[in-house]
Amino acid sequence: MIQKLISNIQKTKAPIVVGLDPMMNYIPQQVKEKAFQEFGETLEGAAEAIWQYNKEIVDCTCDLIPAVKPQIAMYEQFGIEGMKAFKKTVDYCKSKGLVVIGDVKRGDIGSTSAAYATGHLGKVQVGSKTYSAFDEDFATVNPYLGSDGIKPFMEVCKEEKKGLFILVKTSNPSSGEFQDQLIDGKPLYELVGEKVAQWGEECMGEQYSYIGAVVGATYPEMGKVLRKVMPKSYILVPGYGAQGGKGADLVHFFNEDGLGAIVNSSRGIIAAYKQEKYAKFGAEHFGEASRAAVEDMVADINQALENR
Ligand SMILES: O=C(O)c1cc(=O)[nH]c(=O)n1[C@@H]1O[C@H](COP(=O)(O)O)[C@@H](O)[C@H]1O
Repeated sequence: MIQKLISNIQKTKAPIVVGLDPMMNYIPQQVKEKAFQEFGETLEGAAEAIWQYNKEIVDCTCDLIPAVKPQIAMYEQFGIEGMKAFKKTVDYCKSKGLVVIGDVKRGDIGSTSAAYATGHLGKVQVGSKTYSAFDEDFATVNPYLGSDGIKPFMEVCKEEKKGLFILVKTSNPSSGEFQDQLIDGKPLYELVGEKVAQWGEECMGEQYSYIGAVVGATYPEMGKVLRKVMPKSYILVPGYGAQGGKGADLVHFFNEDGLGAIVNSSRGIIAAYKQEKYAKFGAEHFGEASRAAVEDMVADINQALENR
């Protein structure tokens, strides 16, 4: 899958991911009204609104982008119906040729991690049959439990040719509370980065490993250090746009080959129609506003890369 991600990035010339984080207050009124007319103001109605909203955004942007990142929390809050909308979104994006990064942030003791890995990336056995339950291409994983929480994910990735993005330095304001703590003079995020590089060596694709890392766009100096600590790992960089990250901050997340990083924006793309810059599209044409926001994001990042 890392090869498909790289080839999609090269084809689109767009090292970006559209984050499908469909919060209810981003979904235009007309989409919600239609869904509620059909299913009422129910969990089913909410799930239908999410699905229709995602579908329009994917239809309007899929030729410009290599990958999407549905954030499972936004679906899970609507229970089983929300999870059905998550799965429908995963399948639809894959049918459009997009790489799907399931933002599920899992990680537990070994046996539990194995079940998470099976559910999201692998195949589950039911009697004599096997099923791919959620079937994303990549998953985000939390390394706090250590190697035995990560290894089951790696095993499934090796079997299924899938991949991981392991949290190394997150974009949020309090990420330093634990992640920046010094251990023998080194910050914890750097030790985790070294571990990701080691795990990555075991899981090499052609140029890059299929074990990647998450490093927030909001910490560009740390990104520069971590790029060197994990030279063969792809870095998923969230925090562009709504959290303040800009193209110029991100150049050091990339390797000299122009590869090695993929920048996520969720609200900045899917709720673009609410920004003044894209207001001319109106809520009716929210998908076209998202398309314009994708074009601007790609231009911003590529320009920064050309000028470095
Ligand atoms: O793993 C992630 O994707 C992630 C890690 C991180 O450090 N920071 C971060 O914002 N994210 C996710 O990236 C998305 C960011 O959304 P926006 O701020 O709307 O672009 C959300 O789905 C977050 O859960």
